[in-house]
Order: sequence, then structure tokens, then C-alpha cells
Amino acid sequence: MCIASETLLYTKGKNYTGDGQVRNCRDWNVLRDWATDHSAYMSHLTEAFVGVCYLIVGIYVSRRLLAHCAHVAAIRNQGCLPPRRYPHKDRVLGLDLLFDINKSLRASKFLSESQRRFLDLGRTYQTTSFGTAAINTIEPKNLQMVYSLAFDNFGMEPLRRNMAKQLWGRGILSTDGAFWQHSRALIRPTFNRHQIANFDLMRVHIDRLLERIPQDGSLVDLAPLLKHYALDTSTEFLFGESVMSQLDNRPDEVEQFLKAFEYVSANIGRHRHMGFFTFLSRDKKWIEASKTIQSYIDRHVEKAMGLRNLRDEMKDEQTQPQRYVLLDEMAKLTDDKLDLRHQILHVFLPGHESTGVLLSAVFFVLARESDVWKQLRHEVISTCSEEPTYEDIKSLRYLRWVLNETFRLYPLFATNTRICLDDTILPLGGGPNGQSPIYISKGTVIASNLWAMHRDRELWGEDAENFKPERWSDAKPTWEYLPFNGGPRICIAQQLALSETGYVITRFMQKFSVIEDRDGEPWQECMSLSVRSKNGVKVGLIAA
Ligand code: HEM
Repeated sequence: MCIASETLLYTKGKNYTGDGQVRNCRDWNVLRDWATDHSAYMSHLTEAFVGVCYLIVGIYVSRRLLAHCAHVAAIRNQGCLPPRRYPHKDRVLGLDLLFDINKSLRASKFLSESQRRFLDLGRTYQTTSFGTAAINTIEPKNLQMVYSLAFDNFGMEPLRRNMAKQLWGRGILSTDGAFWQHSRALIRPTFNRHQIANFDLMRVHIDRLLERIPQDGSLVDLAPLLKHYALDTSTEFLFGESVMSQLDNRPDEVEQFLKAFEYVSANIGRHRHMGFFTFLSRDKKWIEASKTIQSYIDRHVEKAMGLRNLRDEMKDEQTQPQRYVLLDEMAKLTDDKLDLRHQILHVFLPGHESTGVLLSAVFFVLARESDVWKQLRHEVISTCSEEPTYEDIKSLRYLRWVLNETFRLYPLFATNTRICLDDTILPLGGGPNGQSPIYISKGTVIASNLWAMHRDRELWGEDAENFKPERWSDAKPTWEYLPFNGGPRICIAQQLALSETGYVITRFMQKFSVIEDRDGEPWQECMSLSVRSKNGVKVGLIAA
């Protein structure tokens, strides 16, 4: 029996406990005093606890009320109207759409299905994803608001935190605010004019790539070759040591690293679509692959630290200018090895293959558009010196149009997400015609879709689905064209990527006079780290 019920029996005048045992009177007095004090103390404590609970509930309710009033006032003052809603069967969690998305991903129809939803529901519509509201929008003015005008109100850290934990920690791609600024400042010097204009580093790798391509028109899949070329150049630039993936005999450590990266790249799309719920995915292979990648990077971090210390010691004796290596430059700015590992991974992830994927898309199209190939080749041959320079590449107007048009139809990062960090208004998407502003409350996910926006007929004309470089002679798009995104988080390597791809295409044009399609199939999507052709790039090339 508990003390409280004993006390109750005693105070009722019964000098025995509930189980019938008589107690010593002195003990009872002590017990009574203690119980009286204790119950008073307990009742104060309970009152305080209840008070705190009321306070918390009060704060919560008044905050909700204030938010609601702000919402109502915004709706009244700014004319906000709700956006169209996706007709969910599961209106609470939205699992029906998530299942459909998963199915379309497996059938390589994710992009066309997502485009169809915009055609059916308009440029902005609301869905539910695991119970969270999501605004899907391809409205240029909305994207300008999210990525630029109201930049601080939209972040990505809460969405990417879980996914990042296992593999890449904190860095430029997974953080917001001060940490993101620190990360961007750390790598910005890499992408200065001098680095962008320097093709020396790529030359040996592009020579090797060109040697691997048959010159007699026999079938070759360019996709894996371009991927390995990009990997070789990016590792040289980032770590100061190329993985030499274009060579047949690679060391075991490199082989394992490449396999691990292959797995992570192939599965990152799935992890990304799970958003907050990535922790539900117990993918042991992913965890193993992450460890392999980390230990490979750590070896380079150690090397960069050692080199930095050595250079510090030999400061006065050093006369030779050093080759620029991103990791070495970063090691000058921090002593934190884990920070270095994370920061370099955050550049490696978007940088290791994107130029290869972009080049694959360009050659996929050129093999099917013989007139474009001829015109481009004419421009290259008549403009460029034998060893093309940065200035040569910059002057190629038609090349720029071809690249722009490839980015428009085959954006590498076709979808993007942000989460609303503070209640905001987006200018368009509300009401039956989608022309009213919409109120976005904190926690809402904003999902943009470049595939659908870059093919929107109202924005790009009736021939929006056709590959037509000439449209760039007078097109000056702003927020309806975002292959590198826009605003403060625009791709930091945009100019580097453009000059590198320009250089590789120019070298191809100089070496080969004809390209022929050896596939015959239309483009099919493969959603990996970036969007690419599922069937590769099967072509035949004939030497000039
Ligand atoms: C052909 C090429 C490329 C395309 C189309 C591209 C596109 C993009 C896009 C759309 C973003 C914004 C991502 C977001 O908002 O979540 C981005 C960010 C970024 N890209 Fe690129 N990229 C390319 C090449 C590269 C290369 C070669 C590197 C590195 C060597 C690189 C490094 C980065 C980094 C570090 C960011 C994060 C910027 C930030 O959040 O402040 N990219 N890129």
C-alpha cells in the first residue's frame, strides 16, 4: 500500500493501516507530519506543472492563432487563394502519389508523368507527401521568389539532413545559413577566371578519350567513355591525383571506390525522393559504399594536410608555382579533417560526372541532328586554332546555342526542392486560373521541375519539344530557364562546366567529320544523381 493511501486511512481516525496492522503512535505522528508536508509539496508541484502545461498550450495556441490571423490577413490584403489540389486517393499521407511516382521511376517514365501532371493541373498545384504539404510549381515568378527574392525563407537543410548524415556530412549541398556561406567561401576561389581558362589539366585525359574511340564508324557507346573522362579530370582537379579510370589496370583501391560511387550515384535519386524519411531506408550496401568513399577521400585529406605542413616549413625555399588543386587550397583554410572530407565530397558529388553527362546529352542529340552537327563543325573548324584556347571557345556562338538547347531539353538536375522556413507568399498559382498569389506556411515543401518548365509551350512556343538551337538567336530567358539554378545558390561551377564541355566538343569536331546514330531509339530517362539517357549514347564516328 502506498504512503498516500495510508495517510488517508489515518486522517480518517483509524489507527491502523489498510492491511490491518496497528502502528506505533509516535511513528504515526512523524508519518502524518511528513505526509502533510509531502502532500502540500506535491500539490504545489502539480499546480506548477499544470500551470506550465497551460502556458505551453497557451503559447502554442496563440502562435497558431497569430499565424492563422496573419494567414487570413495576407489572404485578404494580398488576394491569396489556394492552389489547385492533386486529386489524392489518400488525402492524409498522399501515399497513392508516392506509389505512382515510385512506379514511374521504375518504368523510366518519371519525367513524362510529372510533365503530364503539370499539363493536367496547371503550372502550380498542391500535393501531400508523407502528410507534408508540397507546392509543385514551374511558374517562373514563383521560382524567382523561392531561389532569389525570398532566398532566406527557403532552405534545404531539413530536407537533406538525413540523407547527408550517412554519406557526406555537412557541406555546401546540405546546409543553409552561415554554414552554407562558409562552405561557398571555401571553394569559391577554385572557380576563378584563371582556373576556368586553363585547359592544361584536361588535355591528357581528352587525348586518352579520343584514342579510345574507333575512327572507322563502328559502333561505340560514348556514355561510359565520357563518364570516365569526366571522373579522371575532376579527380585530378579536386584531389591532385586522377583515378585514371580510362586505363584498364586500375589499383584495387580505385576499383572499389569507383564501384562504391557507382552504387551511390545510382541510388541517390531514390534516397532523395524519400526526403525527411530517408532514415526509414535500411540500405546496408549504401552504408558500406559510403564508408568506402569516405576512406578514399580521407587518404587524400591526409595527403593534403601533409603537403600543407611541408609547404609551411619550406616557405622560403619554394620558388616553383604549384599546380592548383582544390583540396590543397581548402587545406590552407582549415585544420578540421572531417570538415575537409565533407566539404570536398560536396564538390565531388555534383562535379565528378556532370560534364560527362552533359557531353553525353550533346552527342546523343548531334547524332540525330546531322544539320546541327555540320553547322557546328563548320563554326569550329573555321574559328579555332589547332589547340583551342578559352577565347576561341568563348567566341563560338552556335556552340553556345547548342549547349543552351541541350540544357533546355535535357536538364541534368531536372527536379529541385526547398522547404519553407518562414511563412511567405508566392506571386502566382492560386485560384481557378492560377493567377492569384498563394500563401505558403512554414514547413511546406516547394518542388520545381525543369523538365516540365523547359518544355512548356506557353513559355517556349509550340515547338517547345523540338531541338532548335536557332531559337537562342533572340531568346533571352530569365527564370523560365534554370539549368544551373539561379540566385545566391546558382551552380558555383557554371563557367568551368561550360568552358570544359566547349573544349571537349571542339576537340571532337576537329578529330571527327561524321557522327551517326547507331541506336535508333528515342531518348529514355535514367534518374540517377543526374538525368541521363538510359540506353547510353550509341554512335559511329568517322575520322576527318
Ligand atoms: C554540366 C554541368 C552542371 C550543371 C548542369 C550543374 C547544375 C547545378 C545546379 C542546378 C545546382 C543547384 C542545386 C540546388 O539548388 O540544389 C548546382 C549547384 C552546385 N554545383 Fe553544379 N552543375 C554542373 C557542374 C558542376 C561541376 C563540374 C561542379 C564542381 C566541380 C559543380 C558544383 C556545384 C556545387 C558545389 C553546387 C552547390 C552550390 C550551392 O549550393 O551554393 N557543378 N549545380
